[in-house]
Amino acid sequence: MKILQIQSHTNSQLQKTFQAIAQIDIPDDIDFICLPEMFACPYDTKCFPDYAEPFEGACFQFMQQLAIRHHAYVIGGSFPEIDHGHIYNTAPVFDRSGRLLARHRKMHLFDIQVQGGQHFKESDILSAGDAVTTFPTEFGTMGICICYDIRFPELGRLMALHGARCFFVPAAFNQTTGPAHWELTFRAQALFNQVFCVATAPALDPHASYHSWGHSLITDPWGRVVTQAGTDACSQITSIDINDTEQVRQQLPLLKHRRTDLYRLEEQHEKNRNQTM
Ligand SMILES: O=C(O)CCC(=O)C(=O)O
Repeated sequence: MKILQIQSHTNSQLQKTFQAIAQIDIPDDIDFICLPEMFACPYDTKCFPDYAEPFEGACFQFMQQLAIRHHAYVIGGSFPEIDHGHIYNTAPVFDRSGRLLARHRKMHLFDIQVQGGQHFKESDILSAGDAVTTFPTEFGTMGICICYDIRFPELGRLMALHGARCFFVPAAFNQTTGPAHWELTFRAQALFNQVFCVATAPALDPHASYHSWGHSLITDPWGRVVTQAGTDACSQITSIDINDTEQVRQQLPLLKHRRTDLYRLEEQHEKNRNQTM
């Protein structure tokens, strides 16, 4: 399974961001094209209302065309989605024919205040999604969540229990939390759930108000880093063998060894699950 991660810059003009991505030379045999969190909107709460668009707006259409043109799955690329007056941080997933497979709305809003470091309050502007998202592909079931969502072990475990073999995560850690937690968090989720994690981030723009950590990476079911970028704009291609998931699970059956007679993870409602659109 061949994955292309696009660690792009966000231009203040939507069309310029689209053009820069469209100019990337994408080989014919790519299976998944992954874009960063808020890939076409500066990561700044003040910008979210200005860039917000209905679900099937310009960002949706751009990603759908990318899927059709390259005959590849496209993992959004989140954008500010407006729906009934609420703004969500939303990522769509398309199959190789451009059909919508899933829509994930970020469930955990990023409200943090690190002393001497990063401050951010998404909840000033954004509403939270309420569903765990998995989707079917020819390589098996996959999961998707957005950035801060990956910090919650319960969500990772739920995606794994719903059959996900790989977690795709458009993300944008920063210069405070990135060096401390980026690699650790994705290695931990991969290790505990015995899955691949594919995290795709925006490139660092020193002139932006939010300084992305970049470092788009892939971790494997053994908890290793398979590939990791720096902070500059780049596109990174990685081949993984998705069957490693089962290999590792057979040798070290962590999911089977859970003591569900003693403890259990409960999902509140069936409706809180985006399995496929
Ligand atoms: O969890 C982090 O450190 C960064 C989270 C973030 O930037 C986000 O959720 O957008």
